[in-house]
Amino acid sequence: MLRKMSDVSKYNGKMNGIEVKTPFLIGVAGGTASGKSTVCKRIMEKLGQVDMDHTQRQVVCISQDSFYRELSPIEITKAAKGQFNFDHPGAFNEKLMEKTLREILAGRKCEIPTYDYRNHAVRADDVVTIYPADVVLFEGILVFYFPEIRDLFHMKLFVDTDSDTRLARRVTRDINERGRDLDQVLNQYINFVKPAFEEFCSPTKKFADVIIPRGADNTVAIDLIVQHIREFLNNRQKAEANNTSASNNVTSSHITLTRVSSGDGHLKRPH
Ligand SMILES: Nc1ncnc2c1ncn2[C@@H]1O[C@H](COP(=O)(O)OP(=O)(O)O)[C@@H](O)[C@H]1O
Ligand SMILES: Nc1ccn([C@@H]2O[C@H](COP(=O)(O)O)[C@@H](O)[C@H]2O)c(=O)n1
Repeated sequence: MLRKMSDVSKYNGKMNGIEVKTPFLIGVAGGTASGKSTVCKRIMEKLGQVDMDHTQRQVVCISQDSFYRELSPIEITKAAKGQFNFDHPGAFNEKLMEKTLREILAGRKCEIPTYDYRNHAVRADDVVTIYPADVVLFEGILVFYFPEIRDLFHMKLFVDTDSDTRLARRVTRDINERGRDLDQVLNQYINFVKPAFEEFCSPTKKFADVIIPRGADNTVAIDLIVQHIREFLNNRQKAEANNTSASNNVTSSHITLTRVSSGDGHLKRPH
């Protein structure tokens, strides 16, 4: 559901007497190599959120791939031969994914695992800290598949890129970045990736608020989404300024309350 941007009060609340702001949670789904990460990167760039200390960021991006579940020894052997289905919903740790998103929505700092594609392994010892932010992008092939998770999003985007283009990009990426060979990539694609896309991912397009044809090439769609996010951030900033002047109290124990524009359209936190 796309919520009205002017009603930022929906995203604020109190927990243990502390003012907590719910982030605007955006789900970004789409087939493999459709450009989900690239679209998120463009959104972050346009909002001036890339070269920024992670504790100061207003917008953060999380990948569903961090929530692949640990494999049994037999499954690891299968995965090494390209015979494990990483595109099936059962490949993910759904409970951890939901728990993490709920923590994020509650305005809490949380830690997420990193994922090692070369060894098909969750790196529980190498976690990334996600600090409270105003906007959180959560991208992955099946982010709209699980109803409990799908219902958490305030806005849902589906990156819709032609399947030939996706396969071509996937071959190059998996060979160059994920330690695969051509036969393995093509076998995995034909046996698992393509059928699972048709069965589990593509049907979730109907849940999207915005479909982005051609992914990151679609600058018009990306600009509209960025404009929508800016409106949310500006309304929140205004609401905070009103509260601040009413209570004459500018302190917060978790995130800075007031933000200013840097003048170039990018938002930054005040010192
Ligand atoms: N619009 C584009 N033009 C050319 N290459 C692209 C474009 N979008 C993505 N790519 C490349 O395709 C590959 C997959 O893109 P990525 O954004 O990681 O997709 P996803 O997150 O959906 O798997 C990456 O190597 C990326 O650099
Ligand atoms: N060990 C793994 C884990 C995942 N995959 C593939 O990654 C794809 C999802 O990531 P995208 O960035 O492409 O959205 C998915 O299609 C899995 O097949 C893998 O190959 N190995």
